[in-house]
Amino acid sequence: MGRLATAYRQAVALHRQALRRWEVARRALAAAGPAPVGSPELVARLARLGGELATPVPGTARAATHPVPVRLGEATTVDGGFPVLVPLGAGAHLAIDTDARDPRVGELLRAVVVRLLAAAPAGTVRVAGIDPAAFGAAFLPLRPLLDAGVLGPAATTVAETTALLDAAERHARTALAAAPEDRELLLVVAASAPPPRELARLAALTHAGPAAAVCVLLAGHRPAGPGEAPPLGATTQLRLNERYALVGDPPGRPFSADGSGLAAPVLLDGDPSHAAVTGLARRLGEAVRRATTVTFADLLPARRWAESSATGLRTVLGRAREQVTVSFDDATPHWLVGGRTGAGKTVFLLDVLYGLAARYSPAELQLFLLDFKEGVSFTEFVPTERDPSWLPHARAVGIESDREYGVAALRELRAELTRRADLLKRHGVSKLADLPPNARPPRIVTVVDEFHVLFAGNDPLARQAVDLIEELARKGRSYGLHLVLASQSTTGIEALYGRAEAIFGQFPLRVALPGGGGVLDPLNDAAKTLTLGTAVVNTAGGTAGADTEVHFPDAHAAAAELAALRHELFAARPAGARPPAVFRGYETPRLADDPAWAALAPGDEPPLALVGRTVDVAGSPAGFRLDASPGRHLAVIGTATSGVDVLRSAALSLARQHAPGTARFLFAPLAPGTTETADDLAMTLAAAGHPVRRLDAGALRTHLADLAAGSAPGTGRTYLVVFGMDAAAGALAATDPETFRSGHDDLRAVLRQGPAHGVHLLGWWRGLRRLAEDLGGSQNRDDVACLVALNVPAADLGLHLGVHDLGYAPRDGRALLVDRHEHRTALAVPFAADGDES
Ligand SMILES: Nc1ncnc2c1ncn2[C@@H]1O[C@H](COP(=O)(O)OP(=O)(O)OP(=O)(O)O)[C@@H](O)[C@H]1O
Repeated sequence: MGRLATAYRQAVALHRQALRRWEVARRALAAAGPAPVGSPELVARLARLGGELATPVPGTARAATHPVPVRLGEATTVDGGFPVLVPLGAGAHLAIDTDARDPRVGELLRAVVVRLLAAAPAGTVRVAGIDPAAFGAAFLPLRPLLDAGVLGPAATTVAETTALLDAAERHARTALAAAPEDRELLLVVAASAPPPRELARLAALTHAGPAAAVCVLLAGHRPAGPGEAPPLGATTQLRLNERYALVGDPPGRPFSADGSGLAAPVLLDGDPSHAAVTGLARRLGEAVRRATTVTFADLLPARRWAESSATGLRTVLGRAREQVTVSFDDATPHWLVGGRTGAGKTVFLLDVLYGLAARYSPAELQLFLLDFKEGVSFTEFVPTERDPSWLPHARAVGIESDREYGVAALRELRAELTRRADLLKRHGVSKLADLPPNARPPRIVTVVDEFHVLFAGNDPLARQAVDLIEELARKGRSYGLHLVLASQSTTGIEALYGRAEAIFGQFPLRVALPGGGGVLDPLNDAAKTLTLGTAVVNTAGGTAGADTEVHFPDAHAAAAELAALRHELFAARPAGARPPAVFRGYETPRLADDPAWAALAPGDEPPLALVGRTVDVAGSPAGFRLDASPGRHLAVIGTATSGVDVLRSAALSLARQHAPGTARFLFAPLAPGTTETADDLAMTLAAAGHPVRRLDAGALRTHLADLAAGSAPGTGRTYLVVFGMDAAAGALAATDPETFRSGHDDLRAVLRQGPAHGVHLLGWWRGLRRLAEDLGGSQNRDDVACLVALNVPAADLGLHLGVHDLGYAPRDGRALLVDRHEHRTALAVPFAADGDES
């Protein structure tokens, strides 16, 4: 910074010097009066002065803040010639009455462009060309500057010209809001006049003043009569005749006393040499590359985990002219990120996450990472077979998450909010930053990638998500909970039940990647021209004028560096650090691999029928406790054949909680294709020492009658496992000619009284209606209190349960668990069969 400030001060001093010389020259010319300059001494003096002025020290003139003298050509008098200079740069413009189809004009424009670029420090002038008349031909000799990135492609159509003017106006707004030393000059060169509307916009730029940091060179402008062309501000006018140019009075520094301009005809300068153009392009190109190339290493701090998160979190994102830092603090507690698919959203998030993780220890920062798209955005932060390390800051990671998982994670965060509110109250403070350091919990950054998925669908889940996000966004600032919502689509932002304003008003930091202008204000089109690897960072809720265009590095290209950093942070993790809770939406869990299965042991009371993992942050066991209350039975419902696996997991897990001989299992494989599973199960359990029996429909009927009569043999439990209860309907409907009881009567008796005697039914019904019939109507629905709904429409299930707004979308690999006694509903991932449990 010190060197920069010194360089800047030197540049300013040189500039002032140049201005003083300029003033001397101007006075000398003015003193010469309107008549051709007569005195040979004066000509000599002017020539000397002009010579000095025409060669300002290259790379020092701050044309972005003040006009600088630029040579146009040589004035001719009877006594000789002298160089003619006019002020050009911020707020000082040039107009020529002829367009660049006259070769002299093209040559002059190119000469001026090259001189201004050469005079100013590298990287402080950008050039934009307009040439509708000759399709950009005027700019062809400047091609090396295009390649160097200082000259944009020429606008030749109305649409291109409009886009260019949009960008120029945006540039002017940004410059007006920026500090003078941060301004860049935009040199707009029209080699021929655009159509009237665009011409008027161009003319307006000449009235914007030096702080807008725009300089217009406009050829083909004929201010002949009123209404012909819009009047220009602060412009030196040139008129061409057969041989010479007549130079009007430069703004603020007239040649003449009466407005007639320079009283000597001027021979305009010709094209700059090709060598001069290529040399300049090389120098500027290198400077542009130096200024904008940013590597992953640039984002990292010199020392790991050296920063405190007391007042906020900061990280380097990339660079504009200087390094760009972004924060989670009181001013920008939450971020909204937009970008079309492939725009670098994942890369941007990785840059931020690694930057933060390198600066703050896990005691200062924790991460919740939720991804709702098909992809692997956050996989590198969790242990895998190939790389068992993890990012020690990561607490919960959801990959290809279900919406239910998202809502569960947001609930977890809300619980954290409540805990922190209590903590703050106990310490009598209102902000995390005011807590004593030893009591201060880490800040939590929650990244939700493709967050619009959470809000998709006008359903209870979407409403819960909106409520939670709103609450977290509103209160998170004081409690150190920060949100980053990223999306490729702004439609999610609109579908917020009219609360978008209330919610996104809490997200002052907006990051627009290419195609992500939707996160900015509708009047802010700063993201329109972004290219891959750049983003607009706006700290004022997307309002125009608060934009910084940032270059950020491609984290994907630095995979080895990322892995090295991750391993370094992993190695430094605190003792006892636990890996993050991971939810992988695409994964099918297996009973034999599950920690909950491993933890089951004989004697567990009441025994747990384990069927899968709940879709929540901890991946907690999904199942039902089968105690002695009436109705503690399990119904699996739906035609999906995974119903067989659910029963199997339930039976296996129950068996694991009984010592041999304390539970018997009766298997009735009634649905087609279930015999093999039932036989396998029977063999497995028999091998473990449990009494087992195979039943057909008739035997089931008889056993139900026995069980209803309370004649269960001995002590211990009886589990009646029926694969296809609906297939027993015929057998159950028949009435016993002696007792006049039907199988249904016995079934219902067992459902009510069985649990008290240790008898539980685990049944798979392929349809909800059959279950209702077996129960004797939905008024008896509590007789089977534990349900696992597979592919059952939510509306039918809601009707059966008498629950409004169930919010369940049946899909493969998911089941809704309902415990009517505990008033519990949860989405679960059922275990898949793997045959390893024995
Ligand atoms: N700063 C950058 N510089 C150069 N290339 C980049 C940069 N950022 C991203 N890219 C490249 O762009 C491509 C897309 O990036 P990324 O995967 O981050 O996009 P995305 O927006 O997450 O896409 P999607 O939403 O489809 O997953 C990658 O090939 C990546 O290497």
